[in-house]
Amino acid sequence: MIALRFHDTMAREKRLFAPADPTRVTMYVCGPTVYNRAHIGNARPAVVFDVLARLLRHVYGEDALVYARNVTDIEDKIIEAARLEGVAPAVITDRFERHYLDDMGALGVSPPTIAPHATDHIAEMIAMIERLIAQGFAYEADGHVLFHVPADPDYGALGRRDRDAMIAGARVEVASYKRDPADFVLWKPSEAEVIGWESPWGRGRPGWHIECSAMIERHLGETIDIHGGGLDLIFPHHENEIAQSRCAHGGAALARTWLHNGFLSMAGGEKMSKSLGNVVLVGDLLEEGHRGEAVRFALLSAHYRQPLDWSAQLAAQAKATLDRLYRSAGDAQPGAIDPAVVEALADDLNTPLALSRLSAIDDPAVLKASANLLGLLGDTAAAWFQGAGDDRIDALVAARTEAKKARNFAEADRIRAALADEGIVLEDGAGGTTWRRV
Ligand SMILES: Nc1ncnc2c1ncn2[C@@H]1O[C@H](COP(=O)(O)OP(=O)(O)OP(=O)(O)O)[C@@H](O)[C@H]1O
Ligand SMILES: [Zn+2]
Repeated sequence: MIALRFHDTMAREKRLFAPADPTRVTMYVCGPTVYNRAHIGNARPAVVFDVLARLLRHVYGEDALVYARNVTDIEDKIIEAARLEGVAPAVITDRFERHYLDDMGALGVSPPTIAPHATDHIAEMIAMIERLIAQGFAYEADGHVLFHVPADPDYGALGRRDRDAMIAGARVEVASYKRDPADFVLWKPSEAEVIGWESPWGRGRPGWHIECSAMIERHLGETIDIHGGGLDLIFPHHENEIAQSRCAHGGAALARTWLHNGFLSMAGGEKMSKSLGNVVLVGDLLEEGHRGEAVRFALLSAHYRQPLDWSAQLAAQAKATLDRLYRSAGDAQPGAIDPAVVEALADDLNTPLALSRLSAIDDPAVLKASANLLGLLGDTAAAWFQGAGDDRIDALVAARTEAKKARNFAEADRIRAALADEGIVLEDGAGGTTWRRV
């Protein structure tokens, strides 16, 4: 069996990966909170862990991996979005989960084995909270249930921050009902007009962290092989997941390996985030005519632990490299996978090295199979060079005509320019607009 090494956030070093049961490798990645469209920063973990899932299936067998990526479909930001639109939260979460799956699908991200929804696991969360209270790790106060951080002497092992930094960093509300400022919410009351579930502590809803702990326990077990997410989740989210799960399970570790991806940033190194307002949405990129596979390639062009600056140049470079690879692969059927590509991925998922090794492969069949392992070159060369299909271009041309009618010339120009980037020129005539490839 191929030896895999991953940098474990908990151990702070690269370690040989050894799943408890190689016939059932378990991986959990914290998924989206579904109340708005995903930006390319949000896409980075989805793409990175999709490559990891492909590698694990390659090494341990197609059916050996159980990969769960949850959907957070109860959260205060969802409740607020629903209130603003005057609809039920489920209307918001259904809509944005669909968008998320479409956007990630366009980037070649395969659905995980299981996609558990928080709202389907309220009973499991309540049961876990009851256990934590019974064992003295949590307490009820003022309709809330809080995890008592000082009750867990091992709290903070993942991020190793000192207590003051954790309190400041968590921006945890210093509420009067808390016994300690670091204590965090497991359950909170819902006002009559807000969505809620009956519980031993009254009608309410769960905190974010307990969702993952309960869903992991239910679907994957007490100790899983890999837990992943973005760097920003280490604290407080993963620290809190660890504390809840470990205390509820008599000290059993939550995960054997912790993997965290670095940030995608905008020029200047600023993290792409909704709160900073510097986001580039996956859906917008696709609408502008970027190919999903090129965006995927760009996201894999840096090592997952390193920061990655997003730029138009990065996207253009990715597209140009893919053009070259598609030309080399032609319409070959996948053959054997190049061991040098596997070896690069086996070394802490070194995707930049794997991509550069793809470029060195001469045999089209080997190139195709090796690229497929990274979720690339899934199309035929003919389909790639023809574009995503005429329907899409027709739709863009129609959108431009509409924009012109509405005298939104900036939008019309933007669409024309995006098509030009793909080598498509528009001709406006008496009978409407036609397009051709140059
Ligand atoms: N700029 C980024 N680069 C890489 N990963 C990111 C970035 N922003 C968010 N993530 C990751 O995206 C995943 C989904 O997170 P979530 O839906 O909670 O988005 P978010 O953290 O609310 O986004 P934002 O930071 O824009 O508010 C998480 O694993 C998170 O770590
Ligand atoms: Zn989580």
